[in-house]
Amino acid sequence: MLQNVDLRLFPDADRLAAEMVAALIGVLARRQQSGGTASIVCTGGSMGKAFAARLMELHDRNDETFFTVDWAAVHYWFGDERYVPVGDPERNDGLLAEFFATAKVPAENIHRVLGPEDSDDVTDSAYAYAEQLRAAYPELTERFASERDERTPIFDVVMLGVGPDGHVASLFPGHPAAQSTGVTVGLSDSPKPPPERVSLTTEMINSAARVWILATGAEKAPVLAEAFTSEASELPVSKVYGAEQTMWWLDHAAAEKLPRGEH
Ligand SMILES: O=C(O)[C@H](O)[C@@H](O)[C@H](O)[C@H](O)COP(=O)(O)O
Repeated sequence: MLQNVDLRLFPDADRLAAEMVAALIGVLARRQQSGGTASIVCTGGSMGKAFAARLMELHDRNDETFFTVDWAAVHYWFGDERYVPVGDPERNDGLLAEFFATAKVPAENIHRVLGPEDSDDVTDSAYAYAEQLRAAYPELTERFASERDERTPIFDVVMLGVGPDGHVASLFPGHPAAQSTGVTVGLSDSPKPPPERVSLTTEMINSAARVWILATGAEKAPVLAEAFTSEASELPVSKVYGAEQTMWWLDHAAAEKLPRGEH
């Protein structure tokens, strides 16, 4: 059984995205009000899309709470990226393109993974992303040698979608990348297309203050139940947690196989 996971359940993806963004706004606003630099890790997939859509909706309707965050001052990282050129519709960072332009986020706050046009290969791109992270967080160089409890969290929130096989970011069950240590990993044989990808490692994800797992749909229910109930689970989704909070945001369909009492 996964320990210390907070579970939030919603009737559908729209409701889930709305509540998740409301919670994110609270975290980021508090961080900025206390004089800190807010940083988040964004996901691809359907939840990345729902996240971007909700941000645009709040912006367009002039939502009061939305403007409690200085979105242009937030730093945006990506849990994984497909190794295709920037601007390709397959890219995860493209999901937020409209939002970045609307919120006037400066390019230096959008921490993109280099595409093939700017790197030799996927390994080179993964290395460059790790360098970008180390430049932003010099403590990363020492970090993985120290005790977890002594560490200051790196990201405020990491958002992660989940695949029906239990993958998060581009860490797939049984794939060596899922066991990778250090900051980032490059893959050239991802089971989910496109095959070339760059991902944060489990260890890097787990350096966040909060890890938020986002999943909707019945096809995710079996792996979520396995991750939630089995101590022996090797699924990547069961290996990620935040230093301060691990929150699973699910719709009822994704939660339908969790033990009774949880939903
Ligand atoms: O590059 C990607 O595709 C993702 O970052 C990936 O990890 C995604 O979040 C999951 O596969 C869930 O995707 P869905 O929500 O679309 O099922």
